Amino acid sequence: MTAPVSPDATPPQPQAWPAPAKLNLMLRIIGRRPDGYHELQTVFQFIDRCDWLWFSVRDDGQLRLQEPLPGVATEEDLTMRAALALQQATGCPLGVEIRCQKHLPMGGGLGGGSSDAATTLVALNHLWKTGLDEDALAALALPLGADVPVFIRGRAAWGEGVGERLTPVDLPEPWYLVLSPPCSVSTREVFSHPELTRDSSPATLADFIAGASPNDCFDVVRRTYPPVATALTWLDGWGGGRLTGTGACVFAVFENEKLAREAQAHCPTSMRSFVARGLNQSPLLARVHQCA
Ligand SMILES: C[C@](O)(CO)[C@H](O)COP(=O)(O)OP(=O)(O)OC[C@H]1O[C@@H](n2ccc(N)nc2=O)[C@H](O)[C@@H]1O
Ligand SMILES: Nc1ncnc2c1ncn2[C@@H]1O[C@H](COP(=O)(O)OP(=O)(O)OP(=O)(O)O)[C@@H](O)[C@H]1O
Repeated sequence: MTAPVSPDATPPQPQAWPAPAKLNLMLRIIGRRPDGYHELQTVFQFIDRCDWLWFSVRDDGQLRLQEPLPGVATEEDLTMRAALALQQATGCPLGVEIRCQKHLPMGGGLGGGSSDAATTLVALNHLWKTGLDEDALAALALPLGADVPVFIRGRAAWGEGVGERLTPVDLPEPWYLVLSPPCSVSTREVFSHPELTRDSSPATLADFIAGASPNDCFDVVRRTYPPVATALTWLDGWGGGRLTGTGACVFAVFENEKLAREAQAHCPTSMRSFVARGLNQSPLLARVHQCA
């Protein structure tokens, strides 16, 4: 299934590289590893809402970031960490100046930082001609964050392990109304919450397809973050809201764009929202194919 390109997936300039958001359409936590990371089962789908990145190769090997993000030290920015990881893994003598235009809320559960990192790895592997294949890029991606590999692979997926064991899936590509409550959720805090459900019984992709779409972070996040609770209560009037990842963003599913936009028109003005199309193939893959 291929969705038509919507305005949000259209590059602001031809040289721009997309870093799309993901939604976790379900999320079960089935255990905890000795290193503290949680064993998950999740379904990832991309949406056509993107950050946009520009890369300008430098001959002097330096890594630079234009316009650092508020509250994120340059060396901690996931684009910088991704560029350094690729440089160190390949011994590439080239550097880069990166510009990142953020559209995805930080701490929103949309995987924005992870997607920025993946786009940096994929784009620089092309621009620096470092020649890593997809598996090698995914291996470099995982230490940057559990969500980074799915953005490298670029296909909607059933995810297991910490989210790195990925099986591509072909899902319906509905429209989503995504609400972005005015708060940022720390993934680490949610995963360390004493009341988090950590012992769900393993499910199957068939369970999800049959309609089971729980998120084991839902109760803890709704209780801990009142703006998320407000957004979920509002979505109750529109068929019910779901949490992506550890939040803060919540979403509802619609058959078509018109219905999603109708619901959005009723959304309280205090709540930021956007309408997006589900995508089984990341716009990053299309961008890579353009270069081939
Ligand atoms: C919640 C999800 O977004 C679902 O897709 C991801 O599992 C989170 O992925 P992410 O933000 O890339 O996570 P990371 O940057 O690797 O980890 C942030 C923090 O979340 C916790 N963490 C993350 C993933 C995981 N499977 N178990 C965890 O316990 C760890 O305490 C870690 O310190
Ligand atoms: N390029 C970046 N964009 C966004 N956040 C970044 C970036 N680099 C580092 N970060 C840090 O990562 C944190 C998480 O950002 P992100 O937007 O990916 O959250 P998220 O959508 O909740 O992620 P996830 O769903 O993967 O948990 C931010 O609060 C910020 O401190």
